[in-house]
Order: sequence, then structure tokens, then C-alpha cells
Amino acid sequence: MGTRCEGLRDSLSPIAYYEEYSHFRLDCLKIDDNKELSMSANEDLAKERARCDFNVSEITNILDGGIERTKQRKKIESIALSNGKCCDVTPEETLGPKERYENAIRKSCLYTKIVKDQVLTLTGLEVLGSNSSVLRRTADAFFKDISPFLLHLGMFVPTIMGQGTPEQQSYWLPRALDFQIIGTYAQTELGHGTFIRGLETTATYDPDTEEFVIHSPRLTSYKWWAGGLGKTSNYCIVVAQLYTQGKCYGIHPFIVQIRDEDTHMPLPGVRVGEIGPRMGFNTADNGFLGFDHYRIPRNHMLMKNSQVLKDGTYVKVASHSKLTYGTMVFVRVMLVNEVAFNLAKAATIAVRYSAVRRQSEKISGEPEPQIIDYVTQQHKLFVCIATAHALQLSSNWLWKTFSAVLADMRGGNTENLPELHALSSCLKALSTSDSAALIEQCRLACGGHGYMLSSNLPLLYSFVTATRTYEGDYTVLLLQTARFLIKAWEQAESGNPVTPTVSYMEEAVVGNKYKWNGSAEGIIKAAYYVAAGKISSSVTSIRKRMKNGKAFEDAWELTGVQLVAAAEAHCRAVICDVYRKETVRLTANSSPNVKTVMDQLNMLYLSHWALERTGDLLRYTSTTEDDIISCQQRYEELLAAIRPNAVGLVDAFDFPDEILQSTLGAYDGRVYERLMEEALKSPLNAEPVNRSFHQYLKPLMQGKL
Ligand SMILES: CCCCCCCC/C=C\CCCCCCCC(=O)SCCNC(=O)CCNC(=O)[C@H](O)C(C)(C)COP(=O)(O)OP(=O)(O)OC[C@H]1O[C@@H](n2cnc3c(N)ncnc32)[C@H](O)[C@@H]1OP(=O)(O)O
Ligand SMILES: Cc1cc2nc3c(=O)[nH]c(=O)nc-3n(C[C@H](O)[C@H](O)[C@H](O)COP(=O)(O)OP(=O)(O)OC[C@H]3O[C@@H](n4cnc5c(N)ncnc54)[C@H](O)[C@@H]3O)c2cc1C
Repeated sequence: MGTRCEGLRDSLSPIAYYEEYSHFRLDCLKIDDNKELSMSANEDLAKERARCDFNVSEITNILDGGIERTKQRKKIESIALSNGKCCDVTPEETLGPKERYENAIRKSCLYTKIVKDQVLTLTGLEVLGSNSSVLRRTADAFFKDISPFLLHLGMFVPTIMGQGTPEQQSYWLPRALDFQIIGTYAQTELGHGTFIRGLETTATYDPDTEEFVIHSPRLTSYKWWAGGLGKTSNYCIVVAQLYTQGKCYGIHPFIVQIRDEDTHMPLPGVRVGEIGPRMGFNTADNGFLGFDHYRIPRNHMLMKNSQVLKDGTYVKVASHSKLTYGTMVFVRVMLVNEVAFNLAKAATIAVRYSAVRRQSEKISGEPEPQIIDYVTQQHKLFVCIATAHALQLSSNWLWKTFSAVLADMRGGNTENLPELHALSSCLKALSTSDSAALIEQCRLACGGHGYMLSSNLPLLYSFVTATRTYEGDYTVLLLQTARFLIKAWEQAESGNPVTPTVSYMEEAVVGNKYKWNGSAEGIIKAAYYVAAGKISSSVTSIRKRMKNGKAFEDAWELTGVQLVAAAEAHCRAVICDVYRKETVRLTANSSPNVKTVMDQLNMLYLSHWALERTGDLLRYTSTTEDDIISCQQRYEELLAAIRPNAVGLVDAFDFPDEILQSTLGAYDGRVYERLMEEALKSPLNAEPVNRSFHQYLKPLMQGKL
């Protein structure tokens, strides 16, 4: 698929295996003689591109954040892709767990070298911050699954940057950025993931030696899950309960060396390993880690937010108690972009495939239509394109909000941190949950072939569905947002000013019912009214329960289902609002056809969610059945209007084949040829008869077992 890259045949044993079976493979390919396997591009896709009525690169530039950023992305992509060593000769998913991991390390080192030698010199450190999505895109040309180094750049480095003092940063960052050390982020334990105040690993300060003693008192205190921890990392951030002068001060981050820098052997007092096969992330050596009274120097505690002095005195530096959670907030912000990118990939695969695939007859005896011409298929797919746009634009907006709050906090102002926490929590929850569901929808839209790993859809799903859990589970994060919403509601009720993202409450607390109008702005306002209605209902339930004698905590817990729904509705309204405003802003100077198609996608998203939430609209606004009927009609008109531009729209995501890594989604649409090429690489096709025939089947068939 894409350009197959050679040149790595001697680096791994599976390659030799491949060499052997390639004779058999060549035999099979004799099918070529019958001209069944065509090398030319698919005609239907070519026709689709010819009928697209807008300038594809204009939308690419909008999504990239401007023409200059597109140019820079393409430059970085071409550096990485022209290296010619990115692809596997043997599909990575056909390797055993050990070979797969070793292959992932080989590719990670290769990729890191390219980034260090060529990309960083071109872009500077910026590529690790707001521009890191470029690295993520390019990395996908190397990894179908996950790089074992993901947590190094994704969390180890950001934690040092966010939690270390300037001195600690100047000591650790050069080593980490130069990959002299490789680290990860070990917070979750066997016994606790969500409730981090309940973590059990301890870090007890010993003033005599000026060291911390890191200890895992019981099985449930073992660190569990950290990516790259099992075999790759020699350092990691360990989050542990800090004890000094006989008192526990709660969880704090420490940099802990776990393996010898030369031999890579686990250090005495450290027990580390890999946690075993998982649904996805199988090349990321997620690990476990335990300590037996393991000592680290005092200055290995990351001390930007709080310090332990030589004599053991604890000093709180930060002005907000939750600043230690900063890395999690940062990664939640990054994840919105991450899942938008993965959804865009899935949409590209499924839309291109649906233009190539022909199935059934609309009218008996007539040629089979492209499946993309079924309105039900359009219903499955176009919302995926629209959601990828919605999340991409929301992620850019969230990044700006995050950067502004960070700048405030550098000046000591943490006033906007609760709003940022509420926003990043719900956007992380919804974006990951929507993307996982829609990627699965893309897979289902591709029928049986979507089930093939070579389509890349199953791997995309297994990766993205994990994002719903890690970095804060969906429900738990929505409940965090709900805390903020309920407080804001109470503020609005008592006539006090509220922050911008909840300003809709000021109007809603008065008790007006919103009158439906089908414009974009009308639907957004309705969405805010639904959110307000759900928040108001939750507040009423909590108060009623408290009136009946429940404590606040119990009343809150019993209202949990409504609170999650309220936070979901709030976040949906925010996404709809941001998506609309950003679309209008970003297409202000676009050519008319780009403006039209972007507006259609935006309206499709808004109508889709209005129809999905019909019950809420009928309950919390004065929307009527006739309004719903006209919304449905508008939605179906939009499907028809978008149809001719569907392939152009996914082309605008601008994924090179090497990054898409899909038999079904490659640019030229040679779907069937690629499926067969990939099938022939299956290790089971290495020989005409498998040895199990002689060992088991034959004796069974001949009654000799
Ligand atoms: C080639 C590479 C390129 C690089 C690019 C990278 C791309 C990136 C993509 C991918 C990389 C990443 C891959 C990652 C892999 C996975 C990593 C992991 O999973 S690491 C583990 C994460 N673990 C969690 O997230 C635990 C979730 N749990 C929690 O966050 C907390 O325990 C929580 C929030 C559920 C409760 O915390 P409480 O118990 O301390 O807090 P309470 O008592 O409930 O609240 C007190 C107050 O503090 C606020 N609060 C809580 N958290 C806050 C926060 N973070 N900020 C501000 N306020 C917060 C609350 O809202 C509350 O506020 P009021 O009192 O109501 O006003
Ligand atoms: C692929 C993957 C990679 C990961 N990588 C890392 C890593 O690198 N480093 C790291 O430290 N961790 C990592 N994790 C761990 C991850 O952060 C946790 O799994 C996650 O935070 C959820 O915690 P948990 O597993 O303890 O689930 P639990 O908290 O046990 O949740 C189980 C269920 O209980 C519910 N629940 C829990 N608490 C509440 C509540 N208060 N109210 C209502 N419902 C609740 C949840 O909604 C969920 O349905 C990774 C996880 C995965 C799957």
C-alpha cells in the first residue's frame, strides 16, 4: 500500500521469513497474467475528483491553519517519507509480540534520528508544542500501531517542562530532547487510575541522606499502564504520595531512574515489566513498575509547584493546589487534535472506498451503483467528515484558550484554571467518544473489507477507543465539568457574572423557553438552551434530594446520570458554537465554492445533532414536530448537496498513502489489488501446505489420531 520501501531486509528475522515465502507469493501473483490485477488508478475515483467543484488545497490550508503551515507540514512530511525506510516489508500486525516490539523500536530510532537531524533543525522546538500534530502525522508513516517513544515526547518531556524548576529543566531537558535518556509517565496503579489522591506509592524524605525513599507497599500500589515503561524507558516520572517530617502532603511527581544507562538492566530495588497483550497499543510496551525502598536524590522531586528543603521542610510554591495535574490538562488538550486527525483518516478511507465499491442494484437490471450513492451511506459518512472539521477547529480554539490561561498562570493568575479544566475535560471526553464511535461507523460502512487489519480501520479504532479511557475516563471527566456547571448555574441564579463559555446561563436562568428557528445560529442557541435545561434539572434534583435529607455528596451521586448528560449537552453546544464561528471566520476570504461546501458541512453537523437530540429539543425548547420535519428535510438536502464533493473533501485532509496505510483508502483506489497484495503477505501463505496438516489434520481425516 502506498510506496513499499525496501532496504531493511537484513535487520530482522521476520524479513528472512518473508524472503522465503515471497517465492510462493510470486506464484500466486501469476493472476497478473490474466490482467486481473490492474496497476492503473480506479476510474470512479478519477471521476469523483473531476466533479469536485472547489479548490481542494484551499480547504487543506484552512485545516492546517494557513498556507505557510501547509507548506511547512509538507516539507516535514517529505523529509520523513523520502527517507525511504518507513514502511515494513512484512505487515507489522503479522509479527509475533516480540518481533513487533523490536520492529517498533527499530522504527522509533529511525524516526527519532530523522526528527533530531532534519526536522528540529528546520523548525526548532516549536514542532513539539503547537505544531506537534505534524510530528504525529508523519509518525504514522512509520507506525501502524503506537511508537514506544510516544510517552517520552507526549508526557515525560511536557512534565519536566511544566513541573520542573528552571534548574531542573536545564539539567533534564537537553538530555531528554537529545534522547540520551528515554522516559515515560507512571501515575496509574493496579488499584487506582481515576482517583489519583488514592495512589499508594510512597516517596518518604530522609533528611540524613537527602534522599527520597520510593516504595510500593502492596500489589495494588504497583504502577500499571505507562506506555514505553515495560522495556524501553530508563527513566520515568513517578507520581507518589509525598511524606516528610512524618506528614503526608499528597501526590507529587518525581524523576526516577529505573534502568542502568549502559546495560539497561533494571536497577536494584526496581521491578519492571510489560503488562501483556491488549486491545491496541501493542507496540507501546505498556508496563508495570514496583519499588522496594528505592532511593533517589532530593532534587529528583520536580519542584516548580512545591519543594522539600534539605531539612525536610515542605514548601508550597504554587498558587493553586491542582497545578500538579498540569500535564494531564496539557495532554487532554492535545488529544482533541489527536482524535480529529484519526477520524479524518478513517473518513478518508471509508469515503474513497465507498466511491470505488459498487454493490446491489437500485433498479433491477441497472448497473450496480457506487455505495456512496446510497443515502444511508452518505448519512454514515458525511457526519464523519464534518465531525473531523468540528474537532479540528475546536482543538485549535482550545489550544489558544490553553495558551492564554498558561500565560496568565505564569504571571501568577490562576483565576481561569477552573474554566480551562472544565472545558478541556468535556472536550476531551466528547471528542474521544465521538471519534471512536464514528471510526467504528466508518469500519461498518466498509462492510467485510473494513474488518481487515489492512484497511487500517480496526487499528485506528483500537487506538482511539483507548483515548476515551486514558488521561481521564469519559464519565469521570464529564462529572468534573458538571461540578463547574452547577457552580456557574448557582452564580447566574444569584445574578453574579459568569465566565464566557457559560454566559448562556444568564439568559436561561430567567426561565424563558427558546423558540426554534432552523438557522445555524438558531440551532446553536437551541443547543445552549438544552444544556441549560439539563443543568437546571440536575440542580433541581440535587436540591430535592437534599431537602429530603440527603447529604450533598449523596444527592450529587444519585443525580450522576443527569449531571453527565448536562455536561455532554453543554460541551456539544460549545463545539457547535465554536465550529460555526470558526467556519465563518476562516472562510471569510475564501472562494465562493469553498465557503459553500464548508457551510454545508457545518449545517450538516448542526442538523445531525439537532435530529439526534429531538427528545431534548421537544423537552427543553418550544421546538415543534413540524420544526423537526423541516430539519430532517434540510439534513437530507445537505447529504445530496455534499455528495459530489465528498471525495474532494477527504482529499483535502491531504494524507499521503504512507500515512493512511490502508488498502481501502489509498489515493488511486486500487482497492482489490491492494487487498490481494496484502493477503499474499500473510505468513500463512508462506508455504502451500502448513505443517499442521501432517501433524493433526491428516491423522484426523484418516482416523489415525
Ligand atoms: C511523535 C510524538 C509527538 C508528540 C505529540 C503528543 C500528542 C499527544 C497524544 C498522545 C500522547 C499521550 C498518550 C497518553 C497515554 C495515557 C497517559 C495517561 O493516561 S496518564 C494518567 C492520566 N490519569 C488521569 O487522567 C486520572 C483522572 N483523574 C483525575 O484527573 C482526578 O483524580 C480527578 C479530576 C478525577 C479528581 O481529582 P481530585 O480527587 O484531586 O479532585 P477533587 O477533589 O475531585 O476536586 C477538587 C477540585 O479540583 C478541581 N480539579 C480537578 N482536577 C483539576 C485540574 N486538572 N485542573 C484544575 N482543577 C482541577 C476539581 O474540579 C475540584 O474543583 P472544585 O472543588 O469543584 O472547584
Ligand atoms: C491504552 C492505555 C494507555 C495508558 N497509558 C497510561 C500511562 O502512560 N500512564 C499512566 O499513568 N496511566 C496510563 N493509562 C491509565 C489510564 O489513565 C487509566 O486507565 C484511566 O485514568 C482510568 O482509570 P482506571 O483504569 O483506574 O479506571 P477506573 O477509575 O477504575 O474506572 C472504571 C469505571 O468506573 C467508573 N468510575 C470511576 N470513578 C468514578 C467516579 N468517581 N464516578 C463515577 N464513575 C466512576 C469509570 O467511569 C469507569 O466506567 C493508560 C490506559 C490505557 C487504556
